Amino acid sequence: MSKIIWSKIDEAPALATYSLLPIVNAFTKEAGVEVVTSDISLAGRVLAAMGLAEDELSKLGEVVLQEDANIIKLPNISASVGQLKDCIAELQGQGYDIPNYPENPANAEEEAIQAKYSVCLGSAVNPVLREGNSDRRAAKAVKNFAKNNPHRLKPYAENSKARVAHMSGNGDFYGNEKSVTMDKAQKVTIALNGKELKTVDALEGEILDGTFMSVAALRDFYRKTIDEAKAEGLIWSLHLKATMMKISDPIMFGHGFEIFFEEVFTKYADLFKELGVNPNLGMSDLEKKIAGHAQEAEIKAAFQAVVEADAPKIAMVDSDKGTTNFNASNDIIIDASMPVVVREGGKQWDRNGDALETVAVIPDSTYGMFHAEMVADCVKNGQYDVTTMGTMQNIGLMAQKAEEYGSHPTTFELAEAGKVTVTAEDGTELMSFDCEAGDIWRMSRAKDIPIRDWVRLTVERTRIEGIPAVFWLDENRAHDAEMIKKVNTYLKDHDTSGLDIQIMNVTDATRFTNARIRKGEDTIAVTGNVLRDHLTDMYPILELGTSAKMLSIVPLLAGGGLYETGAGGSAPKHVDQFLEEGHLRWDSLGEFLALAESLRFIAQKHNSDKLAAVTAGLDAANDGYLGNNKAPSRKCGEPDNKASHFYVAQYWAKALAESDNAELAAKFAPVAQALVENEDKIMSELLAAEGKPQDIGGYFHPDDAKAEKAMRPSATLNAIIDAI
Ligand SMILES: NC(=O)C1=CN([C@@H]2O[C@H](COP(=O)(O)OP(=O)(O)OC[C@H]3O[C@@H](n4cnc5c(N)ncnc54)[C@H](OP(=O)(O)O)[C@@H]3O)[C@@H](O)[C@H]2O)C=CC1
Ligand SMILES: O=C(O)CCC(=O)C(=O)O
Ligand SMILES: [Mg+2]
Repeated sequence: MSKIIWSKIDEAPALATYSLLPIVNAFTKEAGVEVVTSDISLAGRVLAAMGLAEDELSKLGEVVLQEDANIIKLPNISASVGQLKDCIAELQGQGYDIPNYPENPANAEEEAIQAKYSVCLGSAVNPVLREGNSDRRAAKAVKNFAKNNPHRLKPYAENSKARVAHMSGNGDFYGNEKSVTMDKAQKVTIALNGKELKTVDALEGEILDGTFMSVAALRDFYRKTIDEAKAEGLIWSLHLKATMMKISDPIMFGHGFEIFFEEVFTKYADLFKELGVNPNLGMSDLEKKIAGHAQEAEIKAAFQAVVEADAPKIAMVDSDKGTTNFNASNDIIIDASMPVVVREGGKQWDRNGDALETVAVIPDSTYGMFHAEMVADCVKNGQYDVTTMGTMQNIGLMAQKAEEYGSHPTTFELAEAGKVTVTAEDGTELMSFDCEAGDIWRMSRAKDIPIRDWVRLTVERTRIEGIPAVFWLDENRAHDAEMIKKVNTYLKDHDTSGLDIQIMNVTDATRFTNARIRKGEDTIAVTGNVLRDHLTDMYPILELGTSAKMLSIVPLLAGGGLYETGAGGSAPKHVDQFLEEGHLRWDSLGEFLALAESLRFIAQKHNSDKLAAVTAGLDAANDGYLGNNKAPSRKCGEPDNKASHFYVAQYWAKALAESDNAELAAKFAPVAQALVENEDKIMSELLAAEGKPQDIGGYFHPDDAKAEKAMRPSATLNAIIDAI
């Protein structure tokens, strides 16, 4: 039996799994493939951190280094402190004897507890599993479906004032960056004023970048954008990635929050200190800290006064619930939020739920430049046309914690002013930086083997697709200048004859890609890790309506495969709706597509005709699913996620019944017949389960039996599937 590991995760895709996995296993076992789960949910990781469950994530971290790894990774929660605390409380309520999360540890014991829990915070899963580079694109059938069934993109107003504000390159990560390529493997020490901050083992050929965000420059930039937004009547919105950049970006968020409400933070500085207010955790945490205090009402009124008088309007992350852009750092996720700005005609929502033109504030110009050009392009040329637009495919450098996304252990909020040095063991000073107290200094790393593989994958994909590929590299950025040297060297290892492979800076690459997209032409964007993340939500959200419909393949360096289900997240809103009314609007298309790729990989590796036939059957089912538009409806009382799984099962069985493989045809003919004949009965059983609240025994840690019951309400369907 070959094995596919299917990650057990959180929220909507986890609920969908209860219905989908029994179907998947029933079909794949016929071709010798068993699909097993591995629990990397937030609750699972919390219990593992406290020694109450197996550490499945670490085990998977070993599996991805093996040649036969085959993992389907669904999106999981990248937890904020608030989500972590809620999860802990739920587990305690279920009887697990685990301690509270000590936010401000008061002694060594609490510090140890905090350290144990901290491995569950932020983006803790993806960096462990991503031992390969990223190949994200829309399957042709999915792209064509979107063109024929366009979602709505809002037009831009004439003379729209929407724009992106980023720092000018002075004082930000872009402007301060220095970069070296290691000529030999050796230890490298980062020190502040001669005191060691961290020592790491650098590899030969590895690119090391040092840089910092000047906090004085950042605060000035925030002040300037706030004034400008007010003067121009634009809504002020902040876009960062505090989940993934879990050390630097919450701090940058905190400065934004403090500057926006500068008078309030100044006036109550002493009290906030006493109460342990941490601006990096946002308004939701501040409200908890002041709750019950004698000055609570007065402080709330002071915040309100700023909103009503001196400040521009603030973007809301959820205007229905009244949560602003400052609610919690993890609520603002740039890869998800900027596509919404572009999609909505350059607008964000204010507290009344009105969409208004925004100045999207993205401090660091490294990535701000991409978003600035996206918005400027739409302001100049108008909204995209979903029915005709071309596609962006991405080849992203990601393996071995490449670049900024692996920089957490080497990011520091400097405790004092002075010189940060990066010195090799042989005594060579590689880089040095003059910084102020509070500046955010970081070192990022990109190892040589992943870079070679990224270039290889680019050539392979460009050859297959026959479309231009552009490396998004900026010779004026220190890191990219080192990278360009490597790319030019490693391209020579391949036959690139007849291929159109170019190198362009971020602004030019965005213009080039977008001009082609507007003409209906396709382009491969070859980017580093952060642009990978931003581009693979931006373009799919415009092209397909959601990035969850993308193929997201990670060919692992060791030879195995990791199939991520889209770039979308875990859709918490969908769970709320399911709990209230039994209707799950999550679309599992990403899972269907990932499964097909995962099966194809095994079929090719083991030369299995039978599995190839099962895979071809799933391809046909996926086409049928798209062609007949069986995606879940958003509304209760209409077919939802469960019904969509039923249709995929029916189409899959029908395809296998007609397969050239006689064994499969014989096995699945009666299944197909039963699924067709009982369609009305099954649909009515599924719909009868909607319209009522569901009890699944927990949000973060549901009761498997209850959740399975809620997600498999059709006795007729279950009997057919379970009998296969
Ligand atoms: N790879 C990973 O593991 C990732 C994890 N995350 C995590 O996910 C959580 C939620 O993030 P959030 O930013 O809200 O993003 P989500 O992608 O979960 O949701 C954004 C919206 O996109 C739509 N959507 C996304 N996926 C689907 C789907 N399969 N079917 C139908 N609609 C879909 C939904 O729109 P509508 O509500 O209109 O139906 C949804 O509300 C966070 O904890 C975040 O850290 C985020 C990104 C990636
Ligand atoms: O790991 C995370 O927190 C998010 C990952 C993500 O956004 C992506 O890979 O597109
Ligand atoms: Mg993303």
